[in-house]
Amino acid sequence: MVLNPVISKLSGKLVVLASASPRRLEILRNAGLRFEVVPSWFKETLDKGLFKAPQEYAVETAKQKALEVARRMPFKHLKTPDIVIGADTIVTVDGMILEKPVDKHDAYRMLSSLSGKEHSVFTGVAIVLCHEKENEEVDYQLVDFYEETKVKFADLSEDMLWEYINSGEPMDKAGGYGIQALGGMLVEYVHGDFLNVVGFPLNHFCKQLDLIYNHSTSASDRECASVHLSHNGTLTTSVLTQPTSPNLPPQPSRSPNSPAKHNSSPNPRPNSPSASQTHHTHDGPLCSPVHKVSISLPTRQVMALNVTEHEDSEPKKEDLQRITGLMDGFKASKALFTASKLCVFDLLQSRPGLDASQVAHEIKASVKGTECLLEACASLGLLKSKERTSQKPVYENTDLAVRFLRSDAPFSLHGYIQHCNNTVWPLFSHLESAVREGRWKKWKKMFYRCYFSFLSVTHVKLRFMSAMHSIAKVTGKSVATAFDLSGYKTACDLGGCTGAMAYEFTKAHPGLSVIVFDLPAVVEMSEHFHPPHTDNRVSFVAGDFFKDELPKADLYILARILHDWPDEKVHILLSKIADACTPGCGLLISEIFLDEDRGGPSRGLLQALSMSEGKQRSATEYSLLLKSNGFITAHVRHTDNFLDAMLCNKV
Ligand SMILES: C[S@@+](CC[C@H](N)C(=O)[O-])C[C@H]1O[C@@H](n2cnc3c(N)ncnc32)[C@H](O)[C@@H]1O
Repeated sequence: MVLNPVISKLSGKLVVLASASPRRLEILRNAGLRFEVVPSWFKETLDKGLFKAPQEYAVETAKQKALEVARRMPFKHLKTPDIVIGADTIVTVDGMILEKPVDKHDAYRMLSSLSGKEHSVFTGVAIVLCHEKENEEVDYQLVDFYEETKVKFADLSEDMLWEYINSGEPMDKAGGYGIQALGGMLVEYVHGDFLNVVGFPLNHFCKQLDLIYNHSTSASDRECASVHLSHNGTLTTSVLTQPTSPNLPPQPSRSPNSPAKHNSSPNPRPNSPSASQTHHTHDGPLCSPVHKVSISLPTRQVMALNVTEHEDSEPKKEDLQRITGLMDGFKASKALFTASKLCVFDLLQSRPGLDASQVAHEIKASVKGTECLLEACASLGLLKSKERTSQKPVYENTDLAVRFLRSDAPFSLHGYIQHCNNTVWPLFSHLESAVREGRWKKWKKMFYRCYFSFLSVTHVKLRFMSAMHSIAKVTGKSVATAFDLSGYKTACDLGGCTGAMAYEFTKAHPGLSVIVFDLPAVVEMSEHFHPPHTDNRVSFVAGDFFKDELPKADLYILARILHDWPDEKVHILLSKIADACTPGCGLLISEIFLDEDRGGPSRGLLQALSMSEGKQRSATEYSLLLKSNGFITAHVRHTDNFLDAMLCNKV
């Protein structure tokens, strides 16, 4: 007798548990599931620093474990399983991931870090559905999810800690404790699924099986669609190959060699509440030559294909809003650029409560045009309008405008907005030609003048520097505080432009001095951006980082530099830095890191549209470039600001 009907759906199928954990085995056996145990050979060596969130690491490990078994069985066991279940449990506390302790001291370190605190237990689970085809190929579909449970430990005395460690129980358990046995005595409370802490989130697993077997897929559909309960519980379905169900819109089937399909939402945000998962058919390193693998990627932005909707069904409001937002996006940008250029936000900061004709008079523009511009800005949340009794509306800045749009705000983006208006906007009006021709050079020459020509035109140079300055001021603190840099005394910010980033570093690290190294034409203008002697720990050196000797430092900073250059140039620069470094020297890279599947973030991908020589890269791509120049990546941080950061060390 099985309580959950979905478990009985698996009877007669070859279900494999890709884990040797006796606790998982017991949980699934007790639930009435019949399965074989084939422990995975996958080595749990994924670089934790490359994941945005710890649960993504657990999910990815679970996936790799399950896929390894699913791929091995047809060869080594001469049978193809129907389902392979992989799982990985981790404990996180204070931003650290705790797995199994390697020895007693490691167990002590883990348990003392949990003492008196609440921590999270994540189990990532991957379910691989294997479909054997007539030609003996196997199609793999992957559904993954995770469960989080919060656990609070009591304050543990040294005696208690060592007594528990000496019991031997901590050694094979994530976080160094087993809640189902002696370790239960350490726990003050549990919020969430208890079995998840033991090692397997049975309830969530059954819900997933229910979705797979009861809600969306008939046997024939199963070859076309895989069902996901995204981490926030939203049901989405991704179509993989030509559907047979009348409910599914026809999709072009993809050969194993065709590119993976990305359905990007216009405003992707990893881990956003709308995030769901996507499936890819790919021939990457995970696939053996004869096996086609459909991989679901980590929690991603993906605009889910709604399989219940036909192309002629009534459009949904949110779909229309999304499309309209994209179609009108350029109008909104240009309204912002124009209001910023005409100094509307500065005017309303010093004189709030002006009506359209007063604003028009001050900015020397037409009343009609100004009225439209102010109304548009108010609709975009940049201005607030108030009805003046029986008269025309009056305007003032919203908090957003106060913080970012007035030109003298500490986090003003005015400089960057003007750069977008004067340089990026005209450039993008030639996007179609650039896409057709595969190069921007012609257009860049006309509008952008690239570095080497812009440097001779003072106002263009100042505008560019001002754009860099404004972004660096907004992002600088997040980058400067992304890592513990207390061990470094001297830094050199290569291509440090106005020094805005360098000042954030000295502010955040009292023991650090920073040399800003940039082209002579840039260094000579840097004082326009700072009052003299703002901080005597920041100094400027003029030079060319490809040709000249680099100043000595124990930390080098490359913020928004590498994306400007192709791999060959990046190698030249990195090898010059490597030569200047002594072992142990640090190198901090700050860029937008593309997601590993290159599905986002769209800021990075949209910026890539205007690149001629350079390119946007993922954290792994940067790590590989660095590694081949003798740098080992120590940490990666996604800062939630414009830029991400990576800290490497010279070996
Ligand atoms: C995209 S900006 C980044 C500025 C700054 N790192 C930041 O994050 O705000 C690129 C900077 O690299 C500088 N640069 C470009 N080529 C250079 C070279 N060969 N040597 C030194 N600096 C260079 C530019 O002058 C510019 O200041």
